[in-house]
Amino acid sequence: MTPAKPTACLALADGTLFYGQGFGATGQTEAELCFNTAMTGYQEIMTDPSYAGQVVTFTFPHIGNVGVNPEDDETGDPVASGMVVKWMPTDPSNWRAAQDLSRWLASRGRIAIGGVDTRRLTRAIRQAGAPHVALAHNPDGTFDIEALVASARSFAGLEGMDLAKDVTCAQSYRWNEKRWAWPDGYTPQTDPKFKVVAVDYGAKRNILRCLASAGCDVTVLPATATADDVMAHNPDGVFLSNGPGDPAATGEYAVPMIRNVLEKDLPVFGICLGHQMLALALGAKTVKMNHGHHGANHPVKDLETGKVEITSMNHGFAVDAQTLPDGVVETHTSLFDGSNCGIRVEGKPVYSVQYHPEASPGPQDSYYLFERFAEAMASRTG
Ligand SMILES: NC(=O)CC[C@H](N)C(=O)O
Repeated sequence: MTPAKPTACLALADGTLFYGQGFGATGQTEAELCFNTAMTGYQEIMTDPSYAGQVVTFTFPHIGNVGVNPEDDETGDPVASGMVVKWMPTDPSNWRAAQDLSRWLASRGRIAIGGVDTRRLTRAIRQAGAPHVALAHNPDGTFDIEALVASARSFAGLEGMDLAKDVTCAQSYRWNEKRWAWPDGYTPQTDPKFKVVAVDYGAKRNILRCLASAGCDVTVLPATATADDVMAHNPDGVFLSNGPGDPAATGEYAVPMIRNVLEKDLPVFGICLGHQMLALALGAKTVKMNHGHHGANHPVKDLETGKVEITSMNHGFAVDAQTLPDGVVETHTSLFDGSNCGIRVEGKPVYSVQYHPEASPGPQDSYYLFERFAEAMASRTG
């Protein structure tokens, strides 16, 4: 059989090329490339705001076969820049499917390429680190390769990039969705007990659902909120969300706010970018990882109980545990590479994790962290 003529090309900044079949939108995009090992949840991954500025290659070969639906978006807007898959998506086969993946991507201006040797690509990412890439989809199959490689090289990179301001909410709002956080087990909130301000650096909806399910009445504030903006809501606790880009860049405006909030002695809980910025506010440093952690089966050890949680991960930066100041305890580490996965402030209800206890997609082992936040607020409010 003659292979189909390529209609898409992925160019790495080192000049390596991957040809395949384009789907989704046509055109060209530049980004950093990462790989995600999750076997389910491609829609949640593509709509996780933390993927801004990145093209995602999926190591699981069958992507797209359950289509997409209106409920599984982690935010209202398109976020990841594009996707790379092994097999072209087949027609969706699932009772929840409302649209097929290709049309959905096209309607959101997102480019995708199928038919790529994603194992070779993943090895290249592991060996040389997350590359800068240009991804082009052109149905007539003509590509100016030199220009494409030059575009990949011209991508500025995520280091030093504050992307939270691009994906945060424009205005504050109250989270009042009446929906179960999990398919089973946890009830939607009808009688919230705690007032929580969630600072939105690119928050996933399931985090807000989990907070609500743990008893919180959640008010979401834009990333640039000041400590005065936060305190004006008279919160029982403050939540710092996940988000894209370099934590050090976002920290330029977030760290002063967090330091002020820490002086109020309120319970503070952070996830992912929120974890990194809490660590920065406490005086630690963050580093860029070689290829980061992106998947739904990452083992994390709770150093205080010895228990292992299987977690969802999506980060390309990490807190350098060597830089944690006195009084800040490392609570969790990755069993893949020993990198920091959690901290807490000694004697205070202030803690954060690098991974995603809200899952979506992924295992629900770490939901207890939301309950811990609620308990900290309960013991304060009496
Ligand atoms: N999921 C996140 O919040 C990601 C945090 C940060 N942008 C990183 O890549 O490390």
